[in-house]
Amino acid sequence: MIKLFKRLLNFSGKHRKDIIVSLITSFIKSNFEIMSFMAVIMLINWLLLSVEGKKVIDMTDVFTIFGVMVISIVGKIIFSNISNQKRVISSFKMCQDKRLEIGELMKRVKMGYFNENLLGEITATTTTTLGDIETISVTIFDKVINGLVHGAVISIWILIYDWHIGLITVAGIIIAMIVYVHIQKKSKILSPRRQKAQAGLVTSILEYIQGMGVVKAYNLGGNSSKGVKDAIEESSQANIKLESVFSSLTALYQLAFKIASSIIIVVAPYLLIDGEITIVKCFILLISSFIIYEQMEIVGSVSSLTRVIEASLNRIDNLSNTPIMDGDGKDIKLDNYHIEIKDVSFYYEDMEVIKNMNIKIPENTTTAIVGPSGSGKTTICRLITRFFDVDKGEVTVGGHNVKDFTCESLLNNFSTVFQKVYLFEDTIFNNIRFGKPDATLKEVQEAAKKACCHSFIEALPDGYDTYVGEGGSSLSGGEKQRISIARAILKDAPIIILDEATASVDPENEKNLQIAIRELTKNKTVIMIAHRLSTVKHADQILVINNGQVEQAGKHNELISQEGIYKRFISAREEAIGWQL
Ligand SMILES: Nc1ncnc2c1ncn2[C@@H]1O[C@H](COP(=O)(O)OP(=O)(O)OP(=O)(O)O)[C@@H](O)[C@H]1O
Repeated sequence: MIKLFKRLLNFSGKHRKDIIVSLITSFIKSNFEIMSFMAVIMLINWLLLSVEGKKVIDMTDVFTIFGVMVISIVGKIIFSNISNQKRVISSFKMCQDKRLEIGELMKRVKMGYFNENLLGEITATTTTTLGDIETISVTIFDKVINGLVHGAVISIWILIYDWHIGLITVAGIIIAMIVYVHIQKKSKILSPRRQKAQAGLVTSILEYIQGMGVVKAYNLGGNSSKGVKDAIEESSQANIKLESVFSSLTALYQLAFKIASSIIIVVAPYLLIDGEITIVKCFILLISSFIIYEQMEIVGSVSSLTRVIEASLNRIDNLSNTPIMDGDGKDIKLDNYHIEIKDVSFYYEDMEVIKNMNIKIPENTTTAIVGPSGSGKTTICRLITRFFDVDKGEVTVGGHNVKDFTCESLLNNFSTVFQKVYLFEDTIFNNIRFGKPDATLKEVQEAAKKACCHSFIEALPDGYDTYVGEGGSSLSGGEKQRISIARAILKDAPIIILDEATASVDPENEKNLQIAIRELTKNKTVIMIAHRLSTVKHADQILVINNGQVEQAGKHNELISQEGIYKRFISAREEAIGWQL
């Protein structure tokens, strides 16, 4: 428990102080609560003494009791308020910091990680798992620490007050503690299962929604939802198992206290009859028997949740400890933009996709990469931008190995326009400004004009403030593509990568796109996965990739005059199926 508390404090980072203040003020609040209990006992004591004729209750006594009650209530309200505020602020702030930290981390892990680890796992950890920490962690520790401290204090007090009853109280606590340890052990097994089931549920629902288009097109309603149904079933089973085990164990835990309280109710009058205790003591002990375990009973009812916190922290640690690519990276400023791929081999898992490849891309030139589908064209671009690390050889940009850069300082040199454009669920203005976060409206509009999208944006009801749906679903393919080019123009990076940027666009959009691309690539080092003869023809060098190797390299005129794959392709391109030209 102490170890777990330390972990939570470490997790809370700079909000640790607020958590400690919240717990201390909550403890003070409970002591104010006990004060009113003490005042009632004091009153009963005086009443009994007055019945026996040993004390006369006067106004001073009444005001004393009243004063104690008022202090108790005011103190409780003040400290409860401070504690709640500190708890809420620290819980939400620490989880907010963690989410941002994980977001930053994800930018620096290798892309392969997102293949190996399901998207749902990351989503569940940053939403539900961190949500658990946010809502229950500090409250649980508050209740457990308060309950245990009160249990110890009250046991000592009763032992001093009357050792017979003290022993019964302690025996009740010991039995309950044995059950408590058992609850903790069970929880250690069941909590991770529940969280795993939750992550599985998020994964299947995400997959189901993302694949909805295919489901509808092929009318696969029944089959496709099987995965979701299984995940819902597993999640519900995991929750039912957890709850059923804990409700019976918690009942057992509380039973120990109830039995101990009942024994006190029997033993106190017996001691009175035996002359061992006075009637005042007997009354006080009878009243105490109903409230001494109150705080400790709460400890039991929330104890299973401490393991939920532990399992949540483990999950978050797993995600936070994902190895980053650029731990030793430096902030490198380049004085040239030559790119070189030297003796590079690369595998996706066991499949060798790039085989001992050598490429030189001089700065301020245009390189077109062509080749059959699956030959490795996109992978070459991914290795240059270090989305993945090579398995053999090295990739250099401006004479520096890409592994020597921080991810940020490397990617500052690149603007990539993907075939599949992703726009964020935000305004068009912010989507373009993503390329340069401090850009003004004027700069954004200039970039949009160059990318041939200014006029269609202006025609939208809210112009640049128009919201686009997640992934840009409310715009056509060509419109999204031009917005992404405006974004790249605004970034103004020295190296441009165009990954089949105009592959899926109609002729009307094609013309505008070509103008936009011409603007984007002016005076830049350009690498394009090309699919149009018109663009390939003018490239400074064409690399023909086949089966992970450079089969031919040169200008269009050179390659067309050689016997080889390029010439064969050009002459037969009408029939060529699967070629990206
Ligand atoms: N993330 C990945 N994990 C595993 N295999 C992959 C991954 N990405 C690509 N591949 C495989 O690597 C090979 C090369 O893929 P790549 O995308 O580089 O080819 P490409 O020439 O760009 O193809 P296309 O023209 O169809 O886009 C293919 O066989 C592909 O199936």
